[in-house]
Amino acid sequence: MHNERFEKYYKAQNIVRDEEWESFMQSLRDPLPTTFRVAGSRQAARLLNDTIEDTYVPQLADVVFEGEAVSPPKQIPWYPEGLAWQFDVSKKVLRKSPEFKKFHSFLVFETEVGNVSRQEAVSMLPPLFLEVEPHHRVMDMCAAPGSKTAQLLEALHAHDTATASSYPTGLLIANDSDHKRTHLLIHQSARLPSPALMVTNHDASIYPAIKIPSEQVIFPSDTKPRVAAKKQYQLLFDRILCDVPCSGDGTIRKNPGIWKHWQPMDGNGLHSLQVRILQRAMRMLKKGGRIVYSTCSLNPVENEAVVAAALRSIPDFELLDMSNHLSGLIHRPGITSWIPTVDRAIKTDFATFADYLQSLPEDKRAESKMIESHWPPPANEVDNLNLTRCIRIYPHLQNTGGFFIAVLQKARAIVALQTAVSQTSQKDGKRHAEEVDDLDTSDAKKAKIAEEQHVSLKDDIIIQRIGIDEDDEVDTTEANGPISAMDVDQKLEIASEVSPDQFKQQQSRKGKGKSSEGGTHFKENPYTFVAPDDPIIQTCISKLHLKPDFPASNMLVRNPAGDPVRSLYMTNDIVKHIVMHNDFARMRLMTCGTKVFAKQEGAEAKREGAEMQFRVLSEGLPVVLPYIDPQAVLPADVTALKTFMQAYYPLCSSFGDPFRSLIESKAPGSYIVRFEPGQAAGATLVHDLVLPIWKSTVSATLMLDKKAKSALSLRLCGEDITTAARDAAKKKQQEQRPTPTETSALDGNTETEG
Ligand SMILES: C[S@@+](CC[C@H](N)C(=O)[O-])C[C@H]1O[C@@H](n2cnc3c(N)ncnc32)[C@H](O)[C@@H]1O
Repeated sequence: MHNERFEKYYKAQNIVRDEEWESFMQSLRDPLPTTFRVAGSRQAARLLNDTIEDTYVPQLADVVFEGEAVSPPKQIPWYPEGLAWQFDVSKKVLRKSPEFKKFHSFLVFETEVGNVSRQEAVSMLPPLFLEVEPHHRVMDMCAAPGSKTAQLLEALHAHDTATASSYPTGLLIANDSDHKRTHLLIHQSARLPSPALMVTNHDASIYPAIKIPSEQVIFPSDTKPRVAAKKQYQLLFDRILCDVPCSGDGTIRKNPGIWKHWQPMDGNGLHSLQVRILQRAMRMLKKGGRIVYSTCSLNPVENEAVVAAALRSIPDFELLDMSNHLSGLIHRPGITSWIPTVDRAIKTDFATFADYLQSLPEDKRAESKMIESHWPPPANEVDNLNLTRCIRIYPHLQNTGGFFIAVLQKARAIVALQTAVSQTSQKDGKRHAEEVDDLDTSDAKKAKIAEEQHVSLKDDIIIQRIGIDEDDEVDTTEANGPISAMDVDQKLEIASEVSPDQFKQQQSRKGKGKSSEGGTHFKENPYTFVAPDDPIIQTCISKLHLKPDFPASNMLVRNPAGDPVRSLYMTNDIVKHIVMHNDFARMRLMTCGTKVFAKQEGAEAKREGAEMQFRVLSEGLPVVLPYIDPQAVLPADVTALKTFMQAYYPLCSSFGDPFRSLIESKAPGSYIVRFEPGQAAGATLVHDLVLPIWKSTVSATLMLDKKAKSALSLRLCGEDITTAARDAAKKKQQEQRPTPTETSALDGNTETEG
């Protein structure tokens, strides 16, 4: 764990004080403690966190292993509500100490089902600095594998309850340029199903502008038509995370291979892409919006140099001082001077880019891979940039990885409200969201705006009045080709509701395999919104007892024909509007919304003459639950839950009354059961649990996958009582039992018995 160039380079950058150097270097060689975060919506997360605090931590408090006391998990001091934990025990302890072994298997199962996220402590920071609220439009530019995306989704879903999801008016677009990694992203975010999520696959530095004509933007009268036409339909974001690709030397404790291969030119090489990604984010941000730029690199060329270059190139942004944002977080300020190396041998002799160029023969200057922004800005600009407001995290400060965060805010515009505009918007009788972008609003007003925004979207049009500077840069990164200026009536026409048939036509036109950027063919299925009066939707509504406010027009399917043949996805209004008004292949949309219903495929469903039936998926249930008539939810107790877990298909007659009579009285189909808190032999349920079941003629089954059942069993009973666990134990026993040949060999009898 030594690398001379690493030490020479970082000593030259003065990233830590001389007296801290040794402890900084030593901490880089120490293994990283295990850290995890209790994930999921706030209420559910708090309940699971209580189990850790009240059950596991006391059990782990006095563990002595091979004569030495082992410390129990501790809460990470700066993480809100104590939902993040750290523990420092060897693999041997985890395997051999019965108490830690049990805790470990609890963590493994809860991680599998998405209630726990094994995440480096510092990687949990950027979303906390972004402060996402449920009405925000959020973009995660480099999102895979998605640990921060999950945190952003949780923030959008801050109003979820333990059993039911909220229906946020906001949006999260999670993007990654690596097609394979977007699948990791989809898998990870499926753990918190959200109608507000979209996953895209683009190079973030050229992320296309997204059209959203359902939101008519009204500009001040003196805005140039060219500017208004371009800005008219572009979706702008309230919050953007740029967790950019980086050299990653802050993760050296977790990835000791970095010691061998580290070299500073990696950082130099990434700098330009990092600047371009940040600049693209700045152009997609609303006024008053916020960007978090982060890396897990210690290198100023990937950090302060990138922030400085971006701030110098685009006006109206400033770094926010967030140094006191998280109490308990120890960090150091950003640095204002550094000296890039111009070669692998750490040649840091050039104080400025000009000095460096001078040193090169004239015919070599144009070929230089070094650029001006690798160097610090000129002294007269440094103070204005406030680079010391950046946040540096070093491993020796709180036993973490190394990390860098900068929080940028776009200035708010002073908006002169146009009387004419307000009169028009009052006259037309619709409710309009006001100044969503630009006005500094109180929390109460923000909540009202969010509510109104929701209502307005339902009305299918929002009017925003935004202040725009004449010389505001025009975003020419169009997703769908240039938009020409048109009069308000035309715009309103575009914005108005498209009929279900038109949807289908539009979508199938879009679906006809256009080639996507970079020449690669984008092969995803098209997205088709199903008409709310489609017989399948109507059957779901009646059979699943959905209430009249169920957003039936927000259901989409993904197959070339656009028919509800297998799965139905639900989106919120803004996702629907984006899908409707953008070419999904050009937008490289990998997925959106959340799967809520699936066609029942069992043998019974295939019987001739059987009616087509859809069931609520367990992952979609929290989203659908608020729309299910409470009268249709079957009540049950913990004993019934245990019966469901102990067999795959328990007979209806194996349940105790009153659940037995209730379930026996039901026709085959999909039902939702609410298990009330309570106790039964060895099992304690501390809060309501709502789960989907499928009732067949004589049996009923819990529609949860094996791992989710096991995790639930561990939470409920402290042990895995599921059929899958019993089967696995039996199989293990059989594998351990000597085969007849082995028995014979052990007996000293080499002949196999006939
Ligand atoms: C540091 S990782 C992101 C980690 C992620 N935010 C998380 O918390 O799980 C950087 C990601 O950027 C992606 N990436 C690299 N170049 C990119 C580009 N030009 N545009 C978008 N994503 C890019 C990589 O595929 C990688 O997944």
